[in-house]
Amino acid sequence: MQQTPLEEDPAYAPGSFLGYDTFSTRTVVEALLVNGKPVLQVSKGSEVEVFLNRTPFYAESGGQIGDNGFLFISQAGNQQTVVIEIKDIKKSVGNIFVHKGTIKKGSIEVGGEVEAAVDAKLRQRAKVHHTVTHLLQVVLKKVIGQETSQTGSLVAFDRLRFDFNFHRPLLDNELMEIEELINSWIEDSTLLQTKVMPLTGAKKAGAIAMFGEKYGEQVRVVKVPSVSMELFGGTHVSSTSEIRGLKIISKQGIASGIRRIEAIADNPVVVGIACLYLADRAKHDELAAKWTLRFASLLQELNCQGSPYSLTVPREDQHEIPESVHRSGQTPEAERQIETQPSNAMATDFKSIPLIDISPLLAKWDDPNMAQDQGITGVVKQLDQACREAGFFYVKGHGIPDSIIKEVRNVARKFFSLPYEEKLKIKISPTTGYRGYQRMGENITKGIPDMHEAIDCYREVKPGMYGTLSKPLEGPNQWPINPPNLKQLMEEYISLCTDLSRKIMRGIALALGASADEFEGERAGDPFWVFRIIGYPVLSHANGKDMTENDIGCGAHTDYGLLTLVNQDADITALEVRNQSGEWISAPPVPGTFVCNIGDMLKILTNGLYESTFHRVINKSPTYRVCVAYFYETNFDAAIKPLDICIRRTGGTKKFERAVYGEHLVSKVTTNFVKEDELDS
Ligand SMILES: N=C(N)NCCCC[C@H](N)C(=O)O
Ligand SMILES: O=C(O)CCC(=O)C(=O)O
Ligand SMILES: [Fe+2]
Repeated sequence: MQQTPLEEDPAYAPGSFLGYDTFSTRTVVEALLVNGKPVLQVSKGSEVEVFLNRTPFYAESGGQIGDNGFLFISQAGNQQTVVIEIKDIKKSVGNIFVHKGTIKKGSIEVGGEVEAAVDAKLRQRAKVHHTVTHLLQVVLKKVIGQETSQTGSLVAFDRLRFDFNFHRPLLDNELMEIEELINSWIEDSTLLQTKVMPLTGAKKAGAIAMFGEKYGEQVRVVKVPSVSMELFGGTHVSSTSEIRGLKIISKQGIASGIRRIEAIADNPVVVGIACLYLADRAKHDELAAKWTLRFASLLQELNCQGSPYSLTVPREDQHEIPESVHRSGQTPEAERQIETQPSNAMATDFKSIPLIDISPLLAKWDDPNMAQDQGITGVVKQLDQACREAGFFYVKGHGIPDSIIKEVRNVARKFFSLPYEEKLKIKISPTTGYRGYQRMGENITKGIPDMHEAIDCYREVKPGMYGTLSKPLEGPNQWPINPPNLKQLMEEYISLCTDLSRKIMRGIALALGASADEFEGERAGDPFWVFRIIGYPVLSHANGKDMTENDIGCGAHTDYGLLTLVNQDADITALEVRNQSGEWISAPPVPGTFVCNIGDMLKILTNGLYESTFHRVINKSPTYRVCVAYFYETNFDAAIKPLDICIRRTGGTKKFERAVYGEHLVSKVTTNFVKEDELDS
């Protein structure tokens, strides 16, 4: 086994570092220094060193730069009355974290409570560069020989530096091989396994101490399965896909026998250059195609983000708190606001959507001892992580035959290709219980017409079934006569989806720490469902450049119920999911999978532990796209409120008021369409 440096884990240093799982926290100012002298209060304009009783900030160590971020105090309405910009975190004597910053607004005092919030975007880049230094250590040994090893490193937001001993400069083909190997691991989206273990155990397993620092009793080790058995500490990405790509930007000798390389990761522009370079020098066509494709998808990513990717940290004069700074511990007033308007505060800045093989769950979904089953526990862990971090995941091993999934899309495509008059025979309206065909632009999201056509279906609602509440949705589904097998196929498909969703929800119940049937009975024992067959036209602005809001297939929205199963067209990337810093992350089709996402009811039930993530659809491809979305919901008349177990898991405070699912659905459905008179024109 190869040996790798083991860094000290700040989680076990005094000063309570919370930053592995938490990016923001309320905390208390324990001491303040100005020009090295203790003071009780500091106001606007001063440079200050702040000591806190606990902190989410990572302090410079093991070569990784300290976090940037803010300390602040908010008032009602989320107005900041005090803002301190933190640019440097050091560890002082006794491992105490010193937060160095400038007071941009207001004043702070010793004993006062502040919110400490890390700039998650910058932390992400540091994390990525940190993981890359460890991958470099492994790769260098592979490419130039076991005798080389790391002599130092610097992990910054914009780049990394890696020093190692070797007797001669690296050759071009060696540099390329290094980039090739690391970029391939990134492509593989390998999940890193993090484990806390005793220092002695870690050393036995092959980790060695390096930077001459002291270690706690317990250390945190990370392993990249199948890539290496390396063990390492510090903050790291959870999947190699977060690195997105690597480009070495310089090499030099810095002392006799010591060489240095510098590299950049996680920046689409730089990664694009790396891909072109690799494609150009690829040994065979297949490899060249792989890197060319990767380059194409990066270009697409840059186009849709619309924001220039900056390599620099925030400007000197910037003192607004950027969106990428986490602010979880809101004032009670701000918290109340979250209840009324959907928050977009995802737990993380995920860069890709995890894929989960749920076959172990399906094999034993009603086994009374399922919670103890190893296979199921593995799935449940992945579900929990995916729901907390992204609110989106792919499932494979779901048991629905691929032939049915494909046929459903083919039949949908056939329907949309019929003449407009034919489709209008099952026209949607308030008098059809909002069931049936809607033309392009008839569905609206946040006031803007969506560029899709669709057939909407709902579980049957008999007259008076839920009193006046369900009245707007009463009526039979409107199935087209053409294609003739559509109705039967879709009804069969809906029943498979209902069955599958119920089983996934049992896994999610376990993930929450509840019993597997938490979502049965009054909550979702008699689940309502919504079903949409959707078609997205080809954009008029085919170059995707002069896009207007009229080119959005479906505007940013959250789904309404518990769990959505999306069966999307092959080969077209159009669905995008919004992460915590507001970036749109593509959810490309993965053959044989469903894309699953969390709806508003599950967000309420979990007290926000799982987010109903915003997503949108933009079909920039030159072909018509179909999508068949199945929505698994609670009972129609279920009153939904946060589960006690979830309130405990989210800090003890209830964040959402009770909501009745049927009311939520009806309020959405009745406002989702352009008005009747505009419609007929
Ligand atoms: N049943 C569900 N989730 N349908 C999703 C439709 C999303 C768009 C809709 N106009 C909206 O604004 O919600
Ligand atoms: O077309 C897609 O991929 C997703 C559609 C969607 O989000 C919805 O209908 O709620
Ligand atoms: Fe959706």
